[in-house]
Amino acid sequence: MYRVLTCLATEHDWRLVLLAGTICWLASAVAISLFHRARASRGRTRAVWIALDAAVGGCGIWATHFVAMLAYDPGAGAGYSIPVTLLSLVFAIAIVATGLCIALSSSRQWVVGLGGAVIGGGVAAMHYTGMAALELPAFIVWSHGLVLASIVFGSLFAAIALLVAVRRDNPVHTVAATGLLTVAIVSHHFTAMGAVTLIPDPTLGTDTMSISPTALSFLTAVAAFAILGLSLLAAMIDRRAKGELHSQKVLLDTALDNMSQGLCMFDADGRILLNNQRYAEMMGRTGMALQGRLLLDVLRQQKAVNRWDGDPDQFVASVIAAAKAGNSVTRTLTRNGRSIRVVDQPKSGGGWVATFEDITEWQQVQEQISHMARHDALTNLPNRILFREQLEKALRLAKRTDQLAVLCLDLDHFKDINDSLGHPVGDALLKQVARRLGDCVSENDTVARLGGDEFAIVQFCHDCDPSAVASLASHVVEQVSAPYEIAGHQLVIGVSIGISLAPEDGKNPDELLKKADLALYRAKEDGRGTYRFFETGMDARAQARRLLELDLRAALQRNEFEVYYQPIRDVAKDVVVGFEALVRWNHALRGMISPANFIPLAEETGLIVPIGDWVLRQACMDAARWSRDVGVAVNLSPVQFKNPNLVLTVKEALKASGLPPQRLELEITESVLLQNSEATLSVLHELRAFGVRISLDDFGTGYSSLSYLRSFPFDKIKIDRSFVTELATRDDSMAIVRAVTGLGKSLGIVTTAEGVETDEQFDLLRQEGCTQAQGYLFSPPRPATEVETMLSKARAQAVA
Ligand SMILES: Nc1nc2c(ncn2[C@@H]2O[C@H](COP(=O)(O)O[C@H]3[C@@H](O)[C@H](n4cnc5c(=O)[nH]c(N)nc54)O[C@@H]3COP(=O)(O)O)[C@@H](O)[C@H]2O)c(=O)[nH]1
Repeated sequence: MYRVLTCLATEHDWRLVLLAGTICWLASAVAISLFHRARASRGRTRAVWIALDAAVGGCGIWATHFVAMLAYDPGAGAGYSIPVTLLSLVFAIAIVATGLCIALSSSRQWVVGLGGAVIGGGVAAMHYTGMAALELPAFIVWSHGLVLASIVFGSLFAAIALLVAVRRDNPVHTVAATGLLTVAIVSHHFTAMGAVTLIPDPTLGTDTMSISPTALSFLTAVAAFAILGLSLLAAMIDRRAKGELHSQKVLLDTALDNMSQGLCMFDADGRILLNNQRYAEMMGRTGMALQGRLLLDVLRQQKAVNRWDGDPDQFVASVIAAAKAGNSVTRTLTRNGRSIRVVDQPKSGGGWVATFEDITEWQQVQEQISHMARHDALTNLPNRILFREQLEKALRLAKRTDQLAVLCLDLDHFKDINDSLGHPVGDALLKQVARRLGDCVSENDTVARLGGDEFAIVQFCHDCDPSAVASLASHVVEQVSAPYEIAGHQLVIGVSIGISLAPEDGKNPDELLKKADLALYRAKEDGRGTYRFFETGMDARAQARRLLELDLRAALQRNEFEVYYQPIRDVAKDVVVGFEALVRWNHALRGMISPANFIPLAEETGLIVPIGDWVLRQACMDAARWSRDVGVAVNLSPVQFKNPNLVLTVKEALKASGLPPQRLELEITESVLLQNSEATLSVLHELRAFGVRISLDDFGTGYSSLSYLRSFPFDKIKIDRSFVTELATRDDSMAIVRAVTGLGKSLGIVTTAEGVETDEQFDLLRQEGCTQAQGYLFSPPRPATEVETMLSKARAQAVA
């Protein structure tokens, strides 16, 4: 150290030392500033900044060295080898460039430090090459310790200079880094000069390729100008870059201020680097200084005025830790009644970017969608999905002593109301039913609409017996069946209920729903408007029903259907005027199956359409072979009226058989008129206009609305068997038969009494003026082959 200080004090001109130091400071300042620019840019722009930085740094080191050498007085006429002097400049620039590239290749500290150390190495390489260029009548003896110390000083300070520079691009760090780089160069130089001891040797001197100190002064001046020129160039490039940066900043500010999201950028310490107005608004931080402040201080300030209710230290520590660990964090918070989703995204180089999105409306829409997916839109009751979820939940929560009952409900003949009065009335009815069901259950129970006219209830019963379920079911039947007043219509609708119980009937929703469905089917079979609990045999019945359906589908192909005929007699003339065609199923294994057992199933499955068509064609073919004054009556199911080809089917059956339309009579029930009456009436009118006769079957059993008789000119009314059976025993049946026959007479419509089994019934019907009669008294339905026999028997009876 003493040697270095002595060298500096005694062997150097302090004015030139000062000049060298100034040049070194200037070059270092420019180099550090360019280093910052290079760090802030990428690709080609970075390469340009590195090249400029290396040129400035290299020239700076070189000029510092040679001005300092001018300040050094070796005591005899010295010179410098031109090639070696130039080589020292090339070394300086090349090694500085290498060091810069290393330092900028990564943000890791040890890499930056290594880059700085390489630059320090460049200073040494330049210095010792520069010293090698020195030509004196003396030779140099080096102090190896000081040589090593000079290299260590240069590399160490240069490494620290770059580490300080990368910490922050602000004036303080820039000045500190500049100072450190200056120290690196200067300390290296003077320590290295301290290592020199000149031993005079007159045999040594300058050669022709050497440059004098005067010329060197000129060269260093050129180098200094080069530094200034490069600095000027750098300043111009920087200015342009700043201009671009400014327009980019304006663009960025515009984008930030017009974003619907709030945005805030933090450094690794949680200091706010940048934020937009929306962020301040969303987080209630308008009117507060934000940029440059620590989030911790902002939160503490807010907490002090009760505008933040967490623990600021804990919160900020957790966010900083997450960013440090590279974890992206999403959380939702509530501010002024709004839901805000915050995403903290760590950024390279430390810190994080937080985005704030107001998701209040989105959440509401999500809730609405989720509500819609789980509720019925018409009644707002839970739908099948939610019902199942709640049933599953109830089953999970149920304890050993608890009982769950699943009630499946089906409105009786709802379809008729929907078809006859229209969907708006049907919808209003469903809403009222839903309301009544809601009133029937307790808050622990669930009512759901499973679809159409199907509802379900889950009754949760703690420590109770099936009688509680039965009383709920009968209460529901009673409440739902009470009259409704809808759009000026007085409506009455029944409800059938099937019940299954958990755990005895099943432990999962599928099993319980299936069994409640089977019980519902039984309730319908038993006349509707009632409830039934699931019983073990119901499963077998359902299975049998499925088999019957399969058989029914195959029966048409296997030609298992037959048409039987029952004679219809004219009461006054006592002759057979026609036959009613009644289908029979002659099953290969089960024998003759009554239509009462398969027609309802055929109607449910739609198979009645092909079966009914076949009966029609067969009856027309058979009747075409009978005497001309004998007609045939064919039953039409309401389901057949849904087939748009019905009129065509009837016409084709008549055409194919050659039967005149006047000899065909089609029997319909009132339920046909209930469904889409406009379309039905137009079909009936078309058929009647073609010559076919239309009769109203089972009169008196259904709605028996006299308006039906006005809406369509029926050719015949058939008085239901139930009235005829009790004709002799019940006054009211007699009164009904009398009223219907009277009605027929006054309207000019034929009346036919069905199910006549006794002479007494026949006599009473004759007395009342009933036009026709039909029943076992004359003959049960018989195969077509027996029609002739029935006709001749009837003629013989008439003659007798
Ligand atoms: N859509 C269609 N429906 C049809 C067809 N064939 C029959 N049916 C309907 O099936 C129900 C049962 O019919 P069925 O078992 O044939 O019973 C009929 C007669 O056998 C029975 N009847 C006739 N006279 C008497 C009697 O004196 N006593 C007594 N107990 N029963 C008697 O009545 C049934 C005829 O009823 P209706 O049709 O109302 O005139 C039945 O509803 C048939 O309509 C078909 O091809 N298509």
